[in-house]
Amino acid sequence: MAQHNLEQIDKTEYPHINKGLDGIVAFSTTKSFIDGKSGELIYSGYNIDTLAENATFEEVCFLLWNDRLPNQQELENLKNELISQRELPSPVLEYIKTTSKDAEPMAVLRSAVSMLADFEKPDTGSGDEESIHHAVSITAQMPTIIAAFDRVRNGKDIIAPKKEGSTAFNFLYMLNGEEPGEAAEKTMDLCLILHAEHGMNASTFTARTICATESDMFSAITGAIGALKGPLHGGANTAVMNMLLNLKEQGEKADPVAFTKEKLSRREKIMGFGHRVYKTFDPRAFHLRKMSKKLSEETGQQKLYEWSEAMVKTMKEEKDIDPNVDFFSATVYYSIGIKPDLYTCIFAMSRISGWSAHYMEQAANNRLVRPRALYIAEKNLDWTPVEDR
Ligand SMILES: CC(=O)SCCNC(=O)CCNC(=O)[C@H](O)C(C)(C)COP(=O)(O)OP(=O)(O)OC[C@H]1O[C@@H](n2cnc3c(N)ncnc32)[C@H](O)[C@@H]1OP(=O)(O)O
Ligand SMILES: O=C([O-])CC(=O)C(=O)O
Repeated sequence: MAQHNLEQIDKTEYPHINKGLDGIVAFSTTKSFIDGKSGELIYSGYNIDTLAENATFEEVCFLLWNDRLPNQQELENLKNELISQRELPSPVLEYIKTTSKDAEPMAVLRSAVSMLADFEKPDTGSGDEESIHHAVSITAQMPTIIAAFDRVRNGKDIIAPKKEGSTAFNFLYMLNGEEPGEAAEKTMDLCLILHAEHGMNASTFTARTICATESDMFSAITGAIGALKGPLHGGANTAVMNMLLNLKEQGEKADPVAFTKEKLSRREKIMGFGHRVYKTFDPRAFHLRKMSKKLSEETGQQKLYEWSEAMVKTMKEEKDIDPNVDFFSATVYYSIGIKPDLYTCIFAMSRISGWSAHYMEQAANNRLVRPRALYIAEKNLDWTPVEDR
């Protein structure tokens, strides 16, 4: 068996070995800063708490794409541009209508975003005018894809996007077929703000790596969606909700503390906890926790919130591990009636802003991303003819 334990390799001979690139800096960025010890998150100069309190998702998009806040006119222009790009090309709609109703929503989103490239002039990774146009159009079209697929798989008619309203408002309208109230729109908008950007996470790294080969933005975003889908990254929010719903099925017998301890004793991971960079409470989780508490009270789902808190306490006591962004977002989405397997799509619908911002930043200051792998097998073996093996 080959030796895969990189921790035991002689560091004097290979000084840069680091499994999972932990702590390695490969890019510089103006998009976000994370202090994993104190739990601080900044998007292009603004603390996440300031943005959560004051911004809209559209302002955050402008901020990430331009490294400054928009003035009134610029914000209106961006909102109008997003509204005007919401419709999907008819072959993409056709694909959504005809694909398997059992497909994973993230897989459909990934394929549909990839298809969008066929109807656009290719950008070349040079970060030109075409790139910002693509950033806007993909941001505008992702909510339409997600809502359309959810309606189709439930046997409902697709609702065309509105020619007004925010991204959050229009998404909930297309999903449910009725205009959301102010509170639901605000909740969705805040979730979009909180998920927009997070440094060199696995999906953004994927997007930058694809950009660095001078490939186009659609390829980079398609790859990023694939990376986000996994349960160790954005897919954790769906896994969290499934875990809480499993507990709910146990009725009176449900015991979140025993459940957590049992999983830990089997050395299994608890989804929605732990982070490569944060070694404390994820600052986004504070906002989501507050929303989760309020919404679960309003919707009579207090048990889900109480179980979540019991798990947070148990994880802290047993492992000293805190919740990440995916933990409380699950109950927030559940409380506003969204199906668990759409949660990661909503994450993507927000993170497109950060992915595209990083794409343009990489394109403007590019170098091919090409790390090394340590070869740990034998060399120059003698050839054995096939009949002798
Ligand atoms: C938006 C996002 O992507 S946020 C992250 C979403 N992902 C999840 O919630 C999935 C659950 N969490 C995890 O798997 C991890 O914490 C990750 C992938 C997020 C970070 O992983 P890494 O930085 O590689 O940490 P790693 O997996 O090595 O964990 C370090 C130690 O903490 C433990 N640990 C980390 N997270 C968890 C968890 N959620 N549950 C139980 N134990 C955990 C590991 O078992 C390991 O313990 P050990 O040293 O005794 O073996
Ligand atoms: O930064 C990470 O590794 C994961 C994360 O929290 C995110 O992408 O929002």
